[in-house]
Amino acid sequence: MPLNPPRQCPARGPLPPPLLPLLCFCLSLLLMIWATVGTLIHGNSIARGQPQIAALDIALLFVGALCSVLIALAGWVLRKQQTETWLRAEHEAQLAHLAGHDALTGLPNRLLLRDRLGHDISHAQRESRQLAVMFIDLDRFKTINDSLGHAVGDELLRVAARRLRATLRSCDTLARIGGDEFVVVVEDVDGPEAAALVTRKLLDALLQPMPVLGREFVLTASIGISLYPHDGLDVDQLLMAADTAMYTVKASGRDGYRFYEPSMHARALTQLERERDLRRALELGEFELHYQPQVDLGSGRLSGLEALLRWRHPQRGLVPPDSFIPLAEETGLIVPIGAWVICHACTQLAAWRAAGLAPPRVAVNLSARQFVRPQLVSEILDAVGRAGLDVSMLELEITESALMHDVESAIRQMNELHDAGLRLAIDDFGTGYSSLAYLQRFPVGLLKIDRTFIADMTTNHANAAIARTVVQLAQNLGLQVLAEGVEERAQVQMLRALGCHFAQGWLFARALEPAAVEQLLRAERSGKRLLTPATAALGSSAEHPILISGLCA
Ligand SMILES: Nc1nc2c(ncn2[C@@H]2O[C@H](COP(=O)(O)O[C@H]3[C@@H](O)[C@H](n4cnc5c(=O)[nH]c(N)nc54)O[C@@H]3COP(=O)(O)O)[C@@H](O)[C@H]2O)c(=O)[nH]1
Repeated sequence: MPLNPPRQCPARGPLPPPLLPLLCFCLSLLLMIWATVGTLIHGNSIARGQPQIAALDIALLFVGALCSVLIALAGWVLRKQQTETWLRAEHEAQLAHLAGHDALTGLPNRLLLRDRLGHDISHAQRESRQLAVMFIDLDRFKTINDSLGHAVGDELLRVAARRLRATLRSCDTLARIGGDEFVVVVEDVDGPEAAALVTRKLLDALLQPMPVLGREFVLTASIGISLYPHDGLDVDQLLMAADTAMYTVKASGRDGYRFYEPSMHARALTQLERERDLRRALELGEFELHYQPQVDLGSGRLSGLEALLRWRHPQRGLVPPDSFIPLAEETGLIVPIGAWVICHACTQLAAWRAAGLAPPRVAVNLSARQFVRPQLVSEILDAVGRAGLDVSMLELEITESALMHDVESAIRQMNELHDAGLRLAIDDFGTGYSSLAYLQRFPVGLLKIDRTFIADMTTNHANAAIARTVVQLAQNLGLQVLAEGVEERAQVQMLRALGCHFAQGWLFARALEPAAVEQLLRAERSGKRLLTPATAALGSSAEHPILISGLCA
């Protein structure tokens, strides 16, 4: 089936057969034959001594030859004109096609979609029928495009377009209206059930593995659906309703579909406002970094600091990252925000050193979208260089799930970072289903056991077993291991018995403001061992670290 089946007969056809020029050619041929025959007759007339007839023959011969040349010339001119007219029409048709179609996939573009949807609405109105508009956004396509390059991204879009097109009837419209955004218009649907059925087929079509340039991909998508006349009466209303519904699917975890509901509109507006707020926060410098201490379980000394982002909102106060990082990821703002985090952590480290303190290594979290950028290594080296630091002062935490998205590319990127001298840690280890074979190939120095396994490890045998296995695994692979979310002394004792190297958690300290870290560093310098009360408020520096001896003997 063609990718974009025409809904009407094509306006142009092949170059018409050259009937008139052919006629001219035949005529001139006949005249030539006549002239040749005339030459023979002329020869005979002279031979028979009939000079008058011979003069007439010569005149006729001359007229015949002249006519044949003129007619052949006319035929040639006619054909030339015909070809030029045809080429012009062909060129105009091509331009008209280009204006209404997407060059990459050959599908109708936004312009043609609007035109067709307008016609479909008029038709549905006349026939008192319903129609469905589906707004499709491929999930995490930008990550694939950024990490694997545009050639892979383009080919993947072409394959996805073919898959979607093959799922639809020829009278349905499939348009590509943006990078990874497609719109489907299904005429004459009987209601939501029928629209849902088509949508599920579209999602299934994308789920089948797609071989692209030597790799295999499985795509998921977020699809919003609006119905005529229920959700809108014109092109704009229907497209906006489907877009809003799609946005809701994205916000609630992607990979699925939703029908438009009027309440979504208000939510979408709120979301837009939050996005604007987030952009403004970056411009106005409303972000700050707090630092959570990491403790060496052997010596009880401070071994590292994890930089954790906070948003000091003018109205909402201190906003924790869980309430804005997902939006930052979705909108791509995580890239400039993440770059700010790296620069700011470096500047802070340099400031502590300039104050005569000896800060330990600082770990920063990298989002999946930051991690796949080819410029990452040079940007980090720039930031470290500008702050006059040694690159080994920085550790990068990457979640296990971000690494598993495309393992081979992840290994390449990790090798580059590692070769540049950066230490790498796998965050939330145990939640991302890494294969052990891969783990061996990751040039990481540290595994961070996810806090869900630590939370009840003293009472839950399964979680205790997981923690024990991860510690042993790390030891066998020559890696260091850190337990996240340590809140109880009993956990510390158990972790130390297992041989876990480091721990981090509210038992020791919450994420501290830089001033509180400074105090901590001064205390460290005097050789004290540190734990803090578990009651400190988020980011509060009001409660200072206190010293508890005996736990980390
Ligand atoms: N891409 C980036 N992600 C970031 C950045 N800064 C933070 N984050 C991620 O946001 C998530 C939530 O972080 P936060 O609210 O700061 O929570 C951290 C700790 O406060 C919390 N924690 C630490 N100890 C305990 C504990 O004992 N109990 C408990 N319930 N929570 C505890 O864990 C979070 C740190 O987790 P992790 O990063 O996995 O080590 C979080 O996913 C951050 O990664 C950023 O700059 N960029």
